[in-house]
Amino acid sequence: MKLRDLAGDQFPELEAQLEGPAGLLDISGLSSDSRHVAPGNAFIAVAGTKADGAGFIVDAAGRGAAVVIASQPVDAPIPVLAVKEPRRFLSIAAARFYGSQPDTMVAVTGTAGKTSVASFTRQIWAHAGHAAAMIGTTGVVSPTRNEYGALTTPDPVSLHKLLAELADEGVTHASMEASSHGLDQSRLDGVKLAAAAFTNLGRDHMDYHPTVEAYMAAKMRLFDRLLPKGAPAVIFADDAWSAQAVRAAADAGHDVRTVGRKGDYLTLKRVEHFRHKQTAEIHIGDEIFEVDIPLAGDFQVANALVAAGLAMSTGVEPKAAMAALEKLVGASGRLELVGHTKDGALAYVDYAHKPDALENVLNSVRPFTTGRVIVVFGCGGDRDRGKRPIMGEIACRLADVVIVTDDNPRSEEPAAIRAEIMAAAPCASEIADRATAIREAVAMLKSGDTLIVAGKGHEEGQTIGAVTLPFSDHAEVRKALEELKS
Ligand SMILES: CC(=O)N[C@H]1[C@@H](OP(=O)(O)OP(=O)(O)OC[C@H]2O[C@@H](n3ccc(=O)[nH]c3=O)[C@H](O)[C@@H]2O)O[C@H](CO)[C@@H](O)[C@@H]1O[C@H](C)C(=O)N[C@@H](C)C(=O)N[C@H](CCC(=O)O)C(=O)O
Ligand SMILES: Nc1ncnc2c1ncn2[C@@H]1O[C@H](COP(=O)(O)OP(=O)(O)OP(=O)(O)O)[C@@H](O)[C@H]1O
Ligand SMILES: N[C@H](CCC[C@H](N)C(=O)O)C(=O)O
Ligand SMILES: [Mg+2]
Repeated sequence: MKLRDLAGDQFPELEAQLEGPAGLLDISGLSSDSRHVAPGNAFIAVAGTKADGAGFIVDAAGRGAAVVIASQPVDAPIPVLAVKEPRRFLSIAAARFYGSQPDTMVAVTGTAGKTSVASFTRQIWAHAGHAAAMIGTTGVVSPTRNEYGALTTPDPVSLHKLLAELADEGVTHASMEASSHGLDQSRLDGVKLAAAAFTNLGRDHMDYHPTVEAYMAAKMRLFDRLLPKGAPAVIFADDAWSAQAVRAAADAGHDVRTVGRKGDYLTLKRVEHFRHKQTAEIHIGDEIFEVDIPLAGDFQVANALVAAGLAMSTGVEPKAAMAALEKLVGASGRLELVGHTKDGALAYVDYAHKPDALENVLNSVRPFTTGRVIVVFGCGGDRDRGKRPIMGEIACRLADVVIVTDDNPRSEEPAAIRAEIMAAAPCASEIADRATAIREAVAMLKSGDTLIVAGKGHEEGQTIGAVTLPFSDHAEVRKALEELKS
């Protein structure tokens, strides 16, 4: 594809630069990582959190890059074009290079619930007869794929390659998670959205975003910059940040549709929480639906409402959407029941790795726990340190037995991470090795107890230093339950 065609008309500052010979260059692909440049590629130099791509232009040229797109002109052995927002260029150009995406796409943002909402939306579409996919933290699911993924919102080049493949495979509907990193780094700028949603805002990623307001502003980029004007914006109405999300969506000219107890589009009138299901009375216009959502965790009602809102905003009839809610399967590792002891104590794996999520999940199981709530958790290294004591305090306040262990320590000293949690968790005991911690927790289960192993959910590895070794909370819980029986 000619560089001129790749750029399209969204970058006025490029017009004059593209009139020269550079505009006629044939581009074989795009890369923002010099280490992955192939001959004929356009290398997009972006400033990151650790490095500045502009420092790797010579490296990219050495690997055969045909042209560089950077934030300012620099001396280089190959042509350099300057754009104001190289990350945005990368996304728009990737969309044009790969050329297609599923016709109907939606994206969901929020601190918690994105994976669940994206998964539920896919399931509702599938029940309504659409070839549907989801892309998020747990990877890619489509009629023909179930692939593990690395990022919640993939980088733009992988994303658009994937979207074009899905479209080729006949996928017509796709739901995506929009992480705050992804939104801030313009990873989604090339995606054409039919609708978008907001779940809630809590503390997370304060290592990346300077303030909670900046974190919210990154999330609101979904409405301010990405969703086409007039498209449906589905907003969970019962969160402390809902009003601000509604304002942002309304200011951007969207069709605001609120869901929840305070919602207008889908109104939750009554809900009863049971251990394995949530029974909800949902009003849609004049129609009243009594729906059994077959999932543990009262927070799943909120996620189900947002997903139904997205599905209905993209053409699914209310009746079909409500029927699909009764068939939902939880996303892997989200308050997932992995097994039970012979006298009925339950063991769950959950992905709560931030304060609000931990609070929610512990509160969710309390009403149905006649014995003790036991929690095993840790915190990831190279991530928001401030959440560690907050999670320690929550665990001791809401659980009866707390075991602090390692999550993914990454480059940090594991003992130092645990110490930051322990400082606010006087009730807790500390077991560094996660498999041992799980085994000990399972061994102490008595009738009526509930165990929550939190923080790693679906993950299939544990990153210690630079090495990721195979590790699965599911497998460890299952193994420990087996050992108990033998
Ligand atoms: C902090 C963060 O978001 N980093 C992401 C970001 O990297 P970066 O731009 O900061 O990279 P950098 O290392 O500073 O380098 C700057 C540029 O120089 C380039 N470079 C670097 C070295 C070299 O030799 N040559 C070269 O060209 C890099 O490719 C990059 O383009 O852009 C990269 C490409 O898109 C991502 O792979 C990378 O994700 C890292 C691996 C990561 O861990 N990200 C996490 C924090 C993340 O994005 N999480 C969110 C939210 C999770 C959630 O709560 O759900 C997600 O969406 O997954
Ligand atoms: N609506 C919600 N409100 C509060 N907590 C929730 C909600 N939905 C899920 N959770 C909690 O958050 C955890 C992660 O859920 P989910 O994976 O759906 O969210 P996410 O936004 O995709 O998270 P991540 O940013 O880590 O990918 C769950 O295991 C549960 O503990
Ligand atoms: N997408 C989140 C996942 C965190 C999961 C937790 N297990 C950890 O490693 O901190 C992140 O990259 O911050
Ligand atoms: Mg997710």
